[in-house]
Amino acid sequence: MILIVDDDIAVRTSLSLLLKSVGNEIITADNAVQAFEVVKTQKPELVILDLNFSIDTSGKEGMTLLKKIKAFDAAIPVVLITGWASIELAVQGMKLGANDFINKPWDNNYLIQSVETLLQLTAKKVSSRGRKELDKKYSFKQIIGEDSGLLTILETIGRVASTNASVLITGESGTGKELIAEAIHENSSRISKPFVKVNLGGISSSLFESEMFGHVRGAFTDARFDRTGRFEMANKGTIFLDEIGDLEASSQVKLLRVLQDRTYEVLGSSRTKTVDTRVVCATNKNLNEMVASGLFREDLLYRINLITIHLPSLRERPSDIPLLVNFFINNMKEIYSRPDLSVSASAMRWLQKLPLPGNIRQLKNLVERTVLISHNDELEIDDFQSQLNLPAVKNNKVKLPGVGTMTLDQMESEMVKQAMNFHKNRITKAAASLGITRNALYRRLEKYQIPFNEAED
Ligand SMILES: Nc1ncnc2c1ncn2[C@@H]1O[C@H](COP(=O)(O)OP(=O)(O)OP(=O)(O)O)[C@@H](O)[C@H]1O
Repeated sequence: MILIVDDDIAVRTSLSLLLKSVGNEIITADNAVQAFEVVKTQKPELVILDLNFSIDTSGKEGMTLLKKIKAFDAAIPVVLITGWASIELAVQGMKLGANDFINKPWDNNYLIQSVETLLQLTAKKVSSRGRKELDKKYSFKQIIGEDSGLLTILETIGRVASTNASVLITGESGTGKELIAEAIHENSSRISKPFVKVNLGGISSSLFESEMFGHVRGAFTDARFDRTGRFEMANKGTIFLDEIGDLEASSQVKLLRVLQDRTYEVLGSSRTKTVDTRVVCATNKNLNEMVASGLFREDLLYRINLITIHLPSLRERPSDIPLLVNFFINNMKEIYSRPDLSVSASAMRWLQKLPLPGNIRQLKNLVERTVLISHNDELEIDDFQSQLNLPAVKNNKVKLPGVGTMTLDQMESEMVKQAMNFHKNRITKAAASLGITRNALYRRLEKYQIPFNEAED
């Protein structure tokens, strides 16, 4: 049962009709006292609360009711309805524990999706579904693992994939965030439409609009052709915004607007376009800390994190290491026609104890390199050890230019150029040799205006 709290009978009626039409039982209240009574006596599964529901439009009364509901039972999801332009009020409400907010006039589909997602998430959890059961229901083919933390995550994405809820995936580099984002798309009804990945860390604020929203010919000096933006490419499908924690402040505002209104303008054109895209974001940064230090907009965070999924590091799930290693080995058996490949039991135990800060990506690279280099069919500790990148040994003999002859920026720029030349412009390899991420390399290439071609990677 859903409780709708609003003093406006027109709002109560239309919300009731809408939510009844998709099979919900509804109860309504037109004041805070009555609403809290319903919460205590009837325990609704969800509350929709209009923050400006009293004559006092400061939202105070609504906020007090929200606090009371959350203090009574923090597990009851609350969706706030706020007047247009009262985003600050909504953010305040989210801090007090509200689960989502919707602006008036609301979009019916968005409202239904939000309510359904929250109901799905709070529905009684089927106690620890096994991997086999999950595989019968959903498609997680490429995702290997049976760790209980991972299974809970798979269960959550299975449940919410069919909704349009925004999902924020956090976790260290190489933990499988992109794979999870793809799985959300593959288990949704958008599967036959595009999955568009955008690396936000690689897009400078000056290019943000043209990259995301597209431009028409002549929009700026270099715009010789029309360009389709990523949001348009992802229309009806899913857009995966990777490295969202790297987005500069001015781009954060522009992204917030499109996520909020679902509309944008192509650069150089005055026509407003509407977008229907599921938004999935990922980052290895701590966005809450970034919000606290003013580096990430709080209102944007609340727009992207209706559901947050935190992927465990590989060291938190060592029991999955043998499964992953065998999965990688099996793939390689086929690719390299080496059907007898295997890993000795002692090597497997050794792999389980490796620190692996690069997580699954590092494990995968290590296994692949070892298979390529070793001629043994049964891989031993020594085979792996020789391929493990040992921490760089301190070399005191590095010849540095004399003090005052070069700035740090010049040195960095020279080193980046050298790495790009050496690796024939292959970004991944050049970044790895410099010990930085691809995005960090992209930023430096732009900063020092070093030409590169993404297609060559
Ligand atoms: N559970 C898994 N099963 C099998 N392969 C996995 C799993 N998780 C990750 N991988 C593989 O590990 C590699 C890294 O995964 P992915 O790119 O999804 O990580 P990420 O968290 O997005 O990394 P980054 O933050 O650096 O972008 C990929 O090759 C992916 O296929």
